[in-house]
Amino acid sequence: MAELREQIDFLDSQLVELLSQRQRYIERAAEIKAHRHEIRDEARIQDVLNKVSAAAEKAGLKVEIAQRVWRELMEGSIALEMDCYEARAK
Ligand SMILES: C=C(O[C@@H]1C=C(C(=O)O)C=C[C@H]1O)C(=O)O
Repeated sequence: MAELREQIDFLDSQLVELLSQRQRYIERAAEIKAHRHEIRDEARIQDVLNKVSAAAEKAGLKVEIAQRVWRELMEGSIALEMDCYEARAK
């Protein structure tokens, strides 16, 4: 069990690294968007969910888990973009 948990912890640290890189791109997207209404793009959200669902299915990850994680991730990203936008507007 201890060895298994070490492997889980290692994967978690890699996921944190990848999510940190993703966040850098989100911050760049926030800089590019000129208007508040551009921050939440429903078509892009659906596009991401479709791509992630297909990738999850192919990789043997439960699609429902992937969709829940990405929905939450994108809500967090949108909140971050909103913070960046507000900070820039000051
Ligand atoms: C990064 C973007 O902004 C938001 C965040 C998204 C994400 O976390 O992938 C997707 C759609 C957007 O509402 C984008 O428009 O691409």
